[in-house]
Amino acid sequence: MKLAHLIRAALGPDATWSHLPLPEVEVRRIVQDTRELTPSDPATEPFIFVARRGAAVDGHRFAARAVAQGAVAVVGEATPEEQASFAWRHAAPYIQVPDDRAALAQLAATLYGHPSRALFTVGVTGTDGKTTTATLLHHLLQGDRPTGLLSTAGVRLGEAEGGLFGHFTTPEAPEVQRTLAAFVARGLRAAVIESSSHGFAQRRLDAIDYDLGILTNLSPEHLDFHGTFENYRAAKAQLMARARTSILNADDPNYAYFAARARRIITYGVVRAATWRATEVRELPGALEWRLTHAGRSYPARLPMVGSYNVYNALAALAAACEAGVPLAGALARLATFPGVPGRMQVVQTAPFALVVDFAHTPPALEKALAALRPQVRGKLIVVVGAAGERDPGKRAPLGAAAARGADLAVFTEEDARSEDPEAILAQLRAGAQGAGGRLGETFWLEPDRRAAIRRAVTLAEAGDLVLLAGKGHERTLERRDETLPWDEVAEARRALAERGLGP
Ligand SMILES: CC(=O)N[C@H]1[C@@H](OP(=O)(O)OP(=O)(O)OC[C@H]2O[C@@H](n3ccc(=O)[nH]c3=O)[C@H](O)[C@@H]2O)O[C@H](CO)[C@@H](O)[C@@H]1O[C@H](C)C(=O)N[C@@H](C)C(=O)N[C@H](CCC(=O)O)C(=O)O
Ligand SMILES: Nc1ncnc2c1ncn2[C@@H]1O[C@H](COP(=O)(O)OP(=O)(O)OP(=O)(O)O)[C@@H](O)[C@H]1O
Repeated sequence: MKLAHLIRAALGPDATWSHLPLPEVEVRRIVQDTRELTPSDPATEPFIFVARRGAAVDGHRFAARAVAQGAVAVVGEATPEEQASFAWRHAAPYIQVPDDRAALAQLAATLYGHPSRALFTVGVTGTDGKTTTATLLHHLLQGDRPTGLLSTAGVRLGEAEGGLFGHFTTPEAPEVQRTLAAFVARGLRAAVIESSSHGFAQRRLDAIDYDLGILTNLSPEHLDFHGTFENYRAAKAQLMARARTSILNADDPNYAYFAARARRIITYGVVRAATWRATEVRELPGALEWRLTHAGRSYPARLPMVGSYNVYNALAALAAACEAGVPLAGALARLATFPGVPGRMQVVQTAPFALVVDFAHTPPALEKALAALRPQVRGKLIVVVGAAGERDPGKRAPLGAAAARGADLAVFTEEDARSEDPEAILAQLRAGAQGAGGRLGETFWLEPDRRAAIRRAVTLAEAGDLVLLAGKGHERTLERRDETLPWDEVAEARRALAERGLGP
């Protein structure tokens, strides 16, 4: 799209630009991070650089580099006085906007032709269960029409794998829009987008036209970023305000808040009356079964997953699939063939002791994961868990407490400490565990090296025990202060098992 046309169509009269005329050039890309530029960019992909004022740094610091690498225009909030100090101001036009994040999303959506409008688009938000619900829904829709998935556990283009966006749930707007455009280009007809509270608060999800919005549940999380629970809840409620129909968990304590903001409501639940309701839930080895009540009729339902909370995820996915036009009988049949979510309750070994990899990294999720596994354990339940650096320090002690309460033995370890001191994070986990009755050296241990922690847990395990490796799930890197290691939790588990002479 031509630069002048893109700027006018995306930013409208709110944007003003410097004295330089806009060059007659075809824009191919919107960039907000110079770290993604490669030397070949200027030749192949003329781009707009959006210089965002972030929490850590002002993106204008990188504008000169962007211009040197071929940015055909720079967009940002700088005033004309500030612009006068830009050394590169004669090399590229500067477009001033009132909100850099809003501009970023609008430019990306316009450049890629508003792909969400061409897709049946479903957003999934909530504290826990987003990835599971989104992946379940993708599986149900995919049985009916080719469907894309954008989730923490990866992108899927129909049945094909489309890679991971690092540790992000919702990447920045250009990546979101580019992914949706790839769905359209590939002939997909629906999109399931895991939509995080950061994504809403930082406007990464602006310019997405949601047909349906699903809320899984809500408990305090990411308060370091949002400041208060109210802000966190309000960020998620943007989905309800925007989606044509909202699919809400009637059993969630915050149901009324979200219902008040929704445009049209469909409910699901187990305890309270709901449009999609599960009763007679039975937890079997490796599966859940229940009676589904919907529109005055009752149906048997089966999901090959453990953890009774997954009934909620399945109800939300069923409700959304049927709202999208999938016949209920077909959706129920498909539910029974769900292959699972990578790194979510993934069973690596069953005997002589079991080993499971799961992504649970919040206190409620860890509590529920341990409670879900407990009925399957004849001996001891052993957990390996850590807490990330630069994220949510308030959840560390509760995580330690949840491990001490829910498991018999715990090994606390690193989990992406980033710039923080791993020992200091371990001290917070330890304090939480001790507060919940845990005893250092008897019921829990501190092992800063994750690989060693996994080995220790595997060494502790005896026949009939179950080892849960929590927190890393599907992730492919382990972030330390000075290095980012490639990581594969399942492979690490297999290696530790092999050292004990177990496994294939
Ligand atoms: C709090 C948060 O989400 N921060 C994200 C945000 O940071 P920021 O706005 O403060 O930006 P900044 O780092 O100050 O940089 C300012 C600008 O300069 C640019 N820059 C910066 C350095 C450089 O060399 N060149 C450059 O161009 C940046 O791209 C940015 O445009 O924009 C950055 C650039 O895209 C992100 O890397 C950063 O993600 C942080 C590191 C992050 O990990 N966020 C996580 C917590 C997150 O978003 N998580 C949610 C929820 C996950 C869940 O559901 O649990 C998610 O959706 O993934
Ligand atoms: N409905 C639910 N209620 C409570 N806990 C859940 C629910 N669904 C999943 N969990 C737990 O939370 C963990 C994470 O699940 P999932 O990845 O689906 O959530 P998420 O919201 O996508 O998390 P994230 O955004 O951090 O990826 C699971 O491994 C499980 O232990």
